[in-house]
Amino acid sequence: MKIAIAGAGAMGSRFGVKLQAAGNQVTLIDNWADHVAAINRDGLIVTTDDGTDHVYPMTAMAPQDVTDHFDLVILFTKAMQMDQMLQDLGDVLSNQPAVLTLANGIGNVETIERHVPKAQIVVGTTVWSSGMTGPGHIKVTGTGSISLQAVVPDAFPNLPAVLDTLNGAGLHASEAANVMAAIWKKAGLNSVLNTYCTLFDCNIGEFGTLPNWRTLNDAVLNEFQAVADAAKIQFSAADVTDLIAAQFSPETNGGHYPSMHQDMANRRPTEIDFLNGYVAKLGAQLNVPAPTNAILAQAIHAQETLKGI
Ligand SMILES: NC(=O)C1=CN([C@@H]2O[C@H](COP(=O)(O)OP(=O)(O)OC[C@H]3O[C@@H](n4cnc5c(N)ncnc54)[C@H](OP(=O)(O)O)[C@@H]3O)[C@@H](O)[C@H]2O)C=CC1
Ligand SMILES: CC(C)(CO)C(=O)C(=O)O
Repeated sequence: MKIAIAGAGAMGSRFGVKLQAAGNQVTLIDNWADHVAAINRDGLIVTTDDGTDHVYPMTAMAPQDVTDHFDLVILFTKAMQMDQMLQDLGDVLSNQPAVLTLANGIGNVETIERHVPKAQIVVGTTVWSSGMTGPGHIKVTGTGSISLQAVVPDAFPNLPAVLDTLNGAGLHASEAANVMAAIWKKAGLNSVLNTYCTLFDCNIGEFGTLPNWRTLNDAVLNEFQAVADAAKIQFSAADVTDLIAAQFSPETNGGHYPSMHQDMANRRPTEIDFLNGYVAKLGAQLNVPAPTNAILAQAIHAQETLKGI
């Protein structure tokens, strides 16, 4: 398949390498000029769990330089960069490619729908992980999986081909029964792990060693449950808690510093308003108080302010 990865940061680069290694024609698209230049000059450098560096020759471009068309565009920007990336892609979207996003946060479908007909959109979630260590260089740990669904399943006959392509690259993808439930499940996980690991400056394994991690977890997820119930979105705080506990081991994501922690360390805006902040806001609209999520969103914004972000 001919694939563009639009937003080739930590995750886009990890996915790009795996998809290219499986025989797909992959173009990495990113606005970070130093990153694009480093990849084209030196290849993409991937440091694996054992500390070994692997170099992958890849093609990278700024969005405005792309003239090609693709079968599949994978959007892997941060939630708040997605609208700009879709504008920048312009003509790249004109041949009606499938557009897939696995970005974290609630509300991404609404953003994509402003630029792409619903019938072309596939959304989902992933617990694969990755981190940027510098331009053209990522560090990857553990393994992961993907859960996805077409926004209008009847209008998107190519889902099996997309799943085959992802699975051919070893990305462990499966179709979600209810993608909104999958997005809320992942947002619940991120609103616990990403937010607390950022505030406590720890990785996921370290969070899991805290004697009170369940208390901290439940304070966030019980509010998610109440807001989801009021919004008629399928959600199980118990299932999300199980998924969170499954991330603690080194084989999954124990050694990983969540993407929000990476953003804070790199002095870049976080996705907090698409996670705890989104649920606090929706709760306020629905008259379902979510004070823990509201204060956690405030705490992350306070940390951003102190860091000059
Ligand atoms: N990292 C992870 O482990 C996981 C991330 N996700 C989600 O995937 C999506 C993409 O995340 P992720 O790959 O982590 O995002 P990154 O922050 O690594 O990359 C996103 C974009 O940020 C810019 N950028 C990143 N680092 C720098 C830097 N140091 N200097 C300048 N620009 C930089 C680049 O674009 P530009 O220059 O245009 O700003 C890049 O395309 C998010 O929604 C995230 O929550 C989901 C699962 C795991
Ligand atoms: C890998 C994982 C699941 C950790 O919370 C993630 O989504 C992130 O880092 O943003």
